[in-house]
Amino acid sequence: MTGYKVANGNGTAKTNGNSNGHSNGHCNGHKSADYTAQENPTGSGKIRCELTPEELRALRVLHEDTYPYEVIEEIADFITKGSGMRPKIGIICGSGLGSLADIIQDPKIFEYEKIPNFPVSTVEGHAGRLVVGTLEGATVMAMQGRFHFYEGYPLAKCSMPVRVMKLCGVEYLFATNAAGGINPRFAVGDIMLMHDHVNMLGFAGNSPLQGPNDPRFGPRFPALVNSYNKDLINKAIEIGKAMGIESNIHVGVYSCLGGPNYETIAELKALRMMGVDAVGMSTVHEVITARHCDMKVFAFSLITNKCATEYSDKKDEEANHEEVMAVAKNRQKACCELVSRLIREIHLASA
Ligand SMILES: O=P(O)(O)O[C@@H]1C[C@H](O)[C@@H](CO)O1
Ligand code: HPA
Repeated sequence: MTGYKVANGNGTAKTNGNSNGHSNGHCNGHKSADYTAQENPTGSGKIRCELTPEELRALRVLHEDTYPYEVIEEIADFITKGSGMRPKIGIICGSGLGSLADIIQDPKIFEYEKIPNFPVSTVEGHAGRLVVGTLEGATVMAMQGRFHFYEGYPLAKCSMPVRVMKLCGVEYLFATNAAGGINPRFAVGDIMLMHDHVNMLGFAGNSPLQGPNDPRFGPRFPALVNSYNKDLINKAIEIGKAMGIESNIHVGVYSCLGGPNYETIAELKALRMMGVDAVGMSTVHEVITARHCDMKVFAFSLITNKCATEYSDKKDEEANHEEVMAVAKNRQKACCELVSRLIREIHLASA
């Protein structure tokens, strides 16, 4: 292999409800009143559902699934003109890792709600802003809030911002996530540099590339071997050493499930048998979209919880989002430093 250690069994190396307008009454994370169901005054006996204009817009954005090249181009123009920049590096902040965007200098901030045709974030720990600016001398754009399949968005929509990044000029995608550690060697707070993935949603017939292919983005049948840039992995390992956290850095395989429920013990055992080291609910479709349009990819998982692979009645072994957020907050400094230093190296190498 290639110089870096791959993890193995002996390893080293405001929730505001659902987004689909269903029963709990919230719509797309907007801070709006619950749906008000009323008897239709016409006396037809049908229930009427009153939505605010904001909720109606959010529903439309949720169900608008096609993003032709020209629409992506319009969004990219809005961002490059609005920021006066053509960023070279795109960052997607994982759950609780929004601080990766807070360290951007001279930030121009775009609320997702104000970007034409952009979805909105509905998950706690995903602020819903695009931040454009500079970091370590490089021009960057960061998504402070990503879109997940379980929010009700189709995969192509979850990863649509990656294509926006591409048309803004981005060459490198940095994707980060919070994940459960399945490899028994991983501890909470460790960082796993992704060197491959198992696309469980793909096994089930879902892909962000489904539907007509626009060759202006990439080929109909993209190859995904070597999706994760080896030079960047090796540089990140070196940076980890320089930071004195080499024992907390691993290289491994991530798998994305649909969520929002966490996994059963049987599922976790199966994933482990398949060679998966960390499990989450994102990133894979973003990476597929980035590789399709030939971006260089660096991705890591912050291990926010250890996944139990044996049956137990202990409540404290169950994954929960509060713990995920708390661990991410605790480790944000190390994650920010790793990302900044790597971006600095990319910038210096290209200067
Ligand atoms: O956006 P990421 O993948 O970092 O978020 C993970 C997966 C779920 O959204 C959430 C579960 O706690 O954290
Ligand atoms: N499973 C899935 N997604 C996650 C986990 C997990 O254990 N932790 C953080 N995101």
